[in-house]
Amino acid sequence: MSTRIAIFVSGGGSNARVMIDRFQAHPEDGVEVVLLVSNKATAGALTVAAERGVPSLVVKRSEWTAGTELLEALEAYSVDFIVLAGFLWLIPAYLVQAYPNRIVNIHPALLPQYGGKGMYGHHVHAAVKAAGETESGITIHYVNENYDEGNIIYQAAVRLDADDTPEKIAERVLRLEHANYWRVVRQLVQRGLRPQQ
Ligand SMILES: Nc1nc2c(c(=O)[nH]1)N[C@@H](CN(C=O)c1ccc(C(=O)N[C@@H](CCC(=O)O)C(=O)O)cc1)CN2
Ligand SMILES: NCC(=O)N[C@@H]1O[C@H](COP(=O)([O-])[O-])[C@@H](O)[C@H]1O
Repeated sequence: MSTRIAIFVSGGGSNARVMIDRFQAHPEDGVEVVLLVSNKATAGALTVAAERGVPSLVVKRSEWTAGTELLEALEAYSVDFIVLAGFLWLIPAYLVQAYPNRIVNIHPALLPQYGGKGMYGHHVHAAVKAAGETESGITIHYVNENYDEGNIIYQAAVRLDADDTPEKIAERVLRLEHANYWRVVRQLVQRGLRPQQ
């Protein structure tokens, strides 16, 4: 019996692609991506999902606030666990409470630094560059009601070169994301989605 996950995206969906491809090719992992949710009808991740036979749902701001349609969809697909991958809206309290310790996010920096409102995508890497950091990395964490404040599950760092641009930093960090996010999700599932430590 696989654990059924929904991936929430807003952009190109490279993390969603890696995760869908992995779990479709390895049913022994016990993880099935059953739904993709996006807040943007133009998200490239929607094409990624369609090409792989994964149903998707685009949520409008009004529905997001109300929550009824989204909760009904998650129930209709019997979603057990939610994975945020480049999703750019705040997950509201109703959803955090409906999925206690069962929503995770990947942040493209070493939290608690470079997190919070406004810290997403290029903004993160530009801030890391401006600060003259010699390393950056990824943080995978549980999701609570606030941006980037949930308990940290896993972090990995990468050394930066002094002449790295924010785009080069993004490339280095994304490579770490692709190598680790699917593996950490599998580990959480196989440990029985142990509550937050
Ligand atoms: N309740 C939670 N919701 C979300 C979390 C979280 O930890 N708790 N993580 C984010 C992902 N994220 C960083 O990892 C993040 C995404 C977006 C923002 C942000 O400032 N967004 C803008 C809106 C951007 C847009 O609509 O294009 C904003 O809120 O003004 C910060 C951090 C996902 N949700
Ligand atoms: N703060 C949230 C945030 O910045 N998330 C970042 O958005 C990108 C999505 O890429 P993808 O759509 O190719 O997976 C990833 O780098 C992810 O860490």
